[in-house]
Amino acid sequence: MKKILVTGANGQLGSELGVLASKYPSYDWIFADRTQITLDNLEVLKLQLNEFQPDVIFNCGAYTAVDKAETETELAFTINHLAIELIAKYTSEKNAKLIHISTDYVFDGTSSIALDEEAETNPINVYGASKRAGEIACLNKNPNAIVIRTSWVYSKFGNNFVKTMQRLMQERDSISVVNDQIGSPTYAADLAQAMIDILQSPQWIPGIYNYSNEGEISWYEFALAIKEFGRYNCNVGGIPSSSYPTPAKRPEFSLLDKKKIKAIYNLEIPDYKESLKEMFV
Ligand SMILES: NC(=O)C1=CN([C@@H]2O[C@H](COP(=O)(O)OP(=O)(O)OC[C@H]3O[C@@H](n4cnc5c(N)ncnc54)[C@H](OP(=O)(O)O)[C@@H]3O)[C@@H](O)[C@H]2O)C=CC1
Ligand SMILES: Cc1cn([C@H]2C[C@H](O)[C@@H](COP(=O)(O)OP(=O)(O)O[C@H]3O[C@@H](C)C(=O)[C@@H](O)[C@H]3O)O2)c(=O)[nH]c1=O
Repeated sequence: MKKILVTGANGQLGSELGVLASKYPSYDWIFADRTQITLDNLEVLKLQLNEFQPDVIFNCGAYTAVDKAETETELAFTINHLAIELIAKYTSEKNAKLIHISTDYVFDGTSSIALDEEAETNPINVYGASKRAGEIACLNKNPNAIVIRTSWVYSKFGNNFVKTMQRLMQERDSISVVNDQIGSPTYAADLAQAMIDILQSPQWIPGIYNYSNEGEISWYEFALAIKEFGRYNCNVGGIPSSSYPTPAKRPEFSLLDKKKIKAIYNLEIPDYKESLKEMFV
């Protein structure tokens, strides 16, 4: 029985994999929280990997606090760069499969067309820089790894924009949301399924892949869709990013081009509204 180790098991993506795991009993699933796989202590991490001896690693653990990363730079880089470097080295030596997850925040946002896997990266915040360093280290140490770049992830589990909007729209009469950052949301359950589909596919072609739901929207339009499905009375206004200052800059445009993953792994990707509905059932 193949042993799949899921790091960051209590995060959004890790939790969605936990939901799907029961449908795939032919795998021995190990869901590791931060005490079982510790990404900020490389010595401990090495020992933990050797204990689990996985055949496959889904690396869902990450430092994801975009604004806090601006001041917790070292911690963000340890988790998002050095830990994945070690995991990639381990999987390469043991001939284990590795799917690592990266982000649209590796881009600077200056493109106006959907970004494919070859598009030039140029992170504009610490989180994005740490994730880009992680991508490079991952594929350097394990050229057989798969790296999936995704964007604007949400789920019923963990913290995310959808849940923040649901809360704010219940608490307040009006909210303002930036309308000049464009991308596409990703329902973590869809991404979790895509990871399993890739693992089960007859082919394993290493490298970078993009995955998000279909659609091209701003955070403001995303908030409007959340308002529509939640039937909230809150007034939602669109504002420029300059009116919503944050410690970390976000890219103005980070829409991912999904042609490669659809063609190679034959994936059907749901439209963002279709998946967003799942948050309201
Ligand atoms: N969230 C998003 O919008 C996006 C995420 N991504 C990427 O997708 C992947 C999955 O993200 P998502 O599920 O949303 O992230 P979450 O923040 O929901 O989960 C991250 C997980 O990592 C764990 N973790 C954090 N620090 C450590 C540590 N020091 N040691 C061990 N585990 C740790 C957390 O543990 P604990 O639960 O204990 O805190 C948590 O379970 C990540 O690689 C992320 O960079 C990409 C694009 C968008
Ligand atoms: C809560 C709120 C946010 N915003 C803005 C801030 C920001 O520009 C945008 C998104 O807000 P958040 O801070 O929730 O999202 P953010 O943490 O930037 O989300 C990112 O997380 C990392 C982990 C990723 O990898 C990215 O793909 C992306 O999903 O919405 C408003 O305009 N109004 C609001 O009331």
